Amino acid sequence: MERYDLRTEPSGRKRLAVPYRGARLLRHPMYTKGTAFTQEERVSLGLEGLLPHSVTTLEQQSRRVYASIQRKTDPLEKYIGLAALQDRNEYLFYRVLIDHIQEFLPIVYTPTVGRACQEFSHIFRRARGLWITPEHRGQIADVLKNAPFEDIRLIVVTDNERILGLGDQGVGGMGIPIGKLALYTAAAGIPPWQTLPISLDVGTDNMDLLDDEFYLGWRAPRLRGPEYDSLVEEFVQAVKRVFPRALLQWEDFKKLNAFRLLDRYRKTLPSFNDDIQGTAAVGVAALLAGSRATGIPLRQQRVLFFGSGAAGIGIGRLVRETLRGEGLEGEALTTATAHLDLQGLLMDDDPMLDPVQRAFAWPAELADRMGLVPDRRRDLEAVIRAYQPTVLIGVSASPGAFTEGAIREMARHTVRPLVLALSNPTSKAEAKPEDILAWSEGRALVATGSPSDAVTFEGRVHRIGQGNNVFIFPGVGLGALVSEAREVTDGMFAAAARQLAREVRDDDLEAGSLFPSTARIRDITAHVAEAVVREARDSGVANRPLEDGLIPGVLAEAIWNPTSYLPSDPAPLRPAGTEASMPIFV
Ligand SMILES: NC(=O)c1ccc[n+]([C@@H]2O[C@H](COP(=O)([O-])OP(=O)(O)OC[C@H]3O[C@@H](n4cnc5c(N)ncnc54)[C@H](O)[C@@H]3O)[C@@H](O)[C@H]2O)c1
Ligand SMILES: O=C(O)C[C@H](O)C(=O)O
Ligand SMILES: [Mn+2]
Repeated sequence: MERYDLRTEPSGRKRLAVPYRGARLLRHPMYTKGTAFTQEERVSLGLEGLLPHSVTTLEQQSRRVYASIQRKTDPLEKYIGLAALQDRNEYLFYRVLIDHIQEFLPIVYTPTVGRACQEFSHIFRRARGLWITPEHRGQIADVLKNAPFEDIRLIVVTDNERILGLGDQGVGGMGIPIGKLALYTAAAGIPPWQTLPISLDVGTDNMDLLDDEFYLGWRAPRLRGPEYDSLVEEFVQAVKRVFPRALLQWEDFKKLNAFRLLDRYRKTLPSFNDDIQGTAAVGVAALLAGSRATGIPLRQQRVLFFGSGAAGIGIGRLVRETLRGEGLEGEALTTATAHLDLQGLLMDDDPMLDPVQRAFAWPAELADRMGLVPDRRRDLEAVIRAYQPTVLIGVSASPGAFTEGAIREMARHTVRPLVLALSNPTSKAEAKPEDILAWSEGRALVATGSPSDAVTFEGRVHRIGQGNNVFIFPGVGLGALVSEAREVTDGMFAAAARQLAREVRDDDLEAGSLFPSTARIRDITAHVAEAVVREARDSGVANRPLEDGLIPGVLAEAIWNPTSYLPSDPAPLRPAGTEASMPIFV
């Protein structure tokens, strides 16, 4: 009780952690307890008469809300119900989300969040986070200062151009940073008042949105070129100035901007691109766990990528680094991965190659020698027949791309093919798990980016793992924050990948799943964070290097857990927990 009300400032002054009273307090999503305010609190905080008489516990509130969400049948209605709860009472929202993480993951995250982004301007109720438009040029720092909390440690920012596999969603893309940050809190225990979702609303080229009378965004074609770059530059500098301790996550930028901004800013401030680097760790974890299931050593795996964008090239880079670490080099390293995009197999005589794709293009002579002559290199089935991959990774947002012929060809030359249809949301997946299992006679180890139900094939139940960066970014972010990392390195993602692979148990693999259950996300995230803290220390980027023995305790202290309305003990990640604009000193 006392801790909820009073906090001691570093100066020694007492500061009221609840900066409001009465109706204002009751309505404030971060400070309200709703019907859980005790009779004493109701008296002392000016709440008398504002609530029905009975006092409930957080646990009772959680059960009541869960039942009301359960009553809704449409997933989008559940999303709206949970978003409204988040806007009403954040403690309760996180309690419900954590208590039912596996059930609500497909609601606050892929696939339903995709629909919420598409419908954003139609289902809009209350604004969350910050929107920055080109009209804010010159004053972005002031806009950042309007954030509802002062000590922001974690920002997820998007420019909305590649929202999942759904393309340019304009202002609606904000659903993604909001969803990612909800998972940061639910999985990694980052206190919600330290997080900030941001939309760089630079317009949209989605004509349907521009023509929609309800569209809420900056109604203009996308800003591009030097004007875009200078706006992003001002944004990054403003973040550094206003939130000097913040970690920045770039999310759902389109391919070339994704790589450019990552490279340009990764040493300017602690930052990473989730679609490139987070996804990479997911892919490598699948390979490591898959090797255990198939018995094929890592260095003998051949990985075929369908789609060579942010995710495909991101995974390719970390796979290549991992294989280099296994001693592969030269042509063996080149041919360990093969990359397809719209033009077919990436080859070095192709003038159309993106700069980032070039590193993975095979010499044309090699492709010829491998039987991938130009007219066959665009046909997935023919490529599989010639290349004989052990792993097929779909990151193309091209539904149906994994055809029956392609999967049968996979299963013809390898006993247990790994087939990862990672594109989100479900409607964009390269194939359906039940088809992959049927076409591979039940032998494939299947993963999908969005959650999939288990598949029964010839009497055997196959669990489908969710190959999603949700297993990575919360732990990387928490680890980077706790170790006060100056930079988020590729080594930290490699460490996260190895840890995630360790979290895949033998019984997961026996059930056909390349990933652990999302029900374990909180534990897994803590372990991933531990590995990241160690790696940050060992690679010399940690401002707060921690000895092994100390790490679990420091992490446990940092993790916010809404088990009751009492804020957890002061921890390295904790701010004052109060709003800058409204301090009340007593
Ligand atoms: N599961 C995860 O954790 C995860 C993480 C990141 C991205 N993704 C998903 O992966 C998909 C791609 O994301 P991205 O960031 O790489 O996008 P991107 O736009 O950067 O890359 C997609 C690439 O696929 C290529 N492509 C499209 N259709 C193709 C086809 N028919 N044949 C061959 N290539 C084709 C495009 O040309 C492009 O290069 C999205 O659906 C996204 O939701 C999943
Ligand atoms: O958002 C997700 O579910 C994963 C990934 O970041 C994506 O863009 O698809
Ligand atoms: Mn993403």
